[in-house]
Amino acid sequence: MMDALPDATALPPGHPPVNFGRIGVLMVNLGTPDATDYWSMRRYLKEFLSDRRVIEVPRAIWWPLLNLVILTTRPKRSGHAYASIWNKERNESPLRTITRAQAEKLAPRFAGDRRIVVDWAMRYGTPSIPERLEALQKAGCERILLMPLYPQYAASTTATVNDKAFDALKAMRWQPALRTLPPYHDDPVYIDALATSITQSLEKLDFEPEIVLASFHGLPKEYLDKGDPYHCHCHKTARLLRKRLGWSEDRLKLTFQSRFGRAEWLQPYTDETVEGLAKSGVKRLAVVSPGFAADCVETLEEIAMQNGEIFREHGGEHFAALPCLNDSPEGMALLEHLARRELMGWV
Ligand SMILES: C=CC1=C(C)c2cc3[nH]c(cc4nc(cc5[nH]c(cc1n2)c(C)c5CCC(=O)O)C(CCC(=O)O)=C4C)c(C)c3C=C
Ligand SMILES: [Fe+2]
Ligand SMILES: [Fe+2]
Repeated sequence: MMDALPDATALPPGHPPVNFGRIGVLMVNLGTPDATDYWSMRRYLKEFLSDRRVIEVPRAIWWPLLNLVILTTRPKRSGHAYASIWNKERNESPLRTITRAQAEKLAPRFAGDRRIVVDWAMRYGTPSIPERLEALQKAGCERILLMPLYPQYAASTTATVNDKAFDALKAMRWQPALRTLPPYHDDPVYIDALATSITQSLEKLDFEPEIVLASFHGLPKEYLDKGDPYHCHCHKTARLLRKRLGWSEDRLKLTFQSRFGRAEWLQPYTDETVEGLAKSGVKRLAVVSPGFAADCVETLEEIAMQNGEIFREHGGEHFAALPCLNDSPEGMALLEHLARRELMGWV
């Protein structure tokens, strides 16, 4: 299924042969386990948490901690979280389903240019970046646009996708040319897409939230101190979004979710904010996740389920997790815009 790339160079009968190199567009998201059982989860988490771009703790300390402690307990806990949101029909995680759908919907937007082949991969798990780069090359792609689907740059996300791709190229005698998509946290098309999506989602609710949280994935605070721009990118996105929606800082609050381990992460924390708001008498709350190109365990389980529960437990009444851009018309228009912009000069 994954191996067969569409033959973009197939010409109508009778058409003279055309000799042109193809151009691959490879969309990449974070990754996902193949199943929710202990060993599948362990394999996925081991690959993820062994990445030095993700965990910067010295190996001598991290290695025993990961192998003796984290990988004995975390697979079971995370497996439960994934099981609660699993796409049973396709037997895969929602992130994989949505990423595939995004690629399938992006391809026809380039149908006018027979050179372009759209594909997708995951940084951790399958389909892997080296596998899809090789498939694109075999399909005749001499140029490849790599699209890490992270609006805000972090070394733990954007850079590790790029590293993985360049590592794969290192082993090739005849490399394709590679371009990478830069962060798009302040792109007006992205901000517009978010604003439209949020407005439409709020219209569908049967309540009007007093406050909307813009919850971004967290990062150890130390990474900010070392110079990672992620924190600034999140703040800029939130500021532009407020401006576009005409909302105040009190109406759209920025928070960071998905803490891992005991060290300090970027603040304010989403779960503590949700609890605090409920305790202070807020009854209607919505959460949007602008940093996620697709819904995943972090939005569907951690936000929609866990944080919804926290809110209600502490006195809140109405809670909604708004969908990510996913393969919505605005989401797809954004992906097309980003790809076209980066392909300039190649097409
Ligand atoms: C432990 C360190 C982690 C860092 C640093 C980190 C950064 C980071 N992650 C995302 C986006 C996603 N993370 C997802 C899942 C996930 N993240 C971590 C840990 C770190 N992330 C773990 C252990 C997991 C697995 C789930 C769990 O056990 O809690 C996902 C969802 C994947 C899915 O299949 O649904 C996304 C997306 C960003 C953007 C980021 C840095 C900014
Ligand atoms: Fe993460
Ligand atoms: Fe999480």
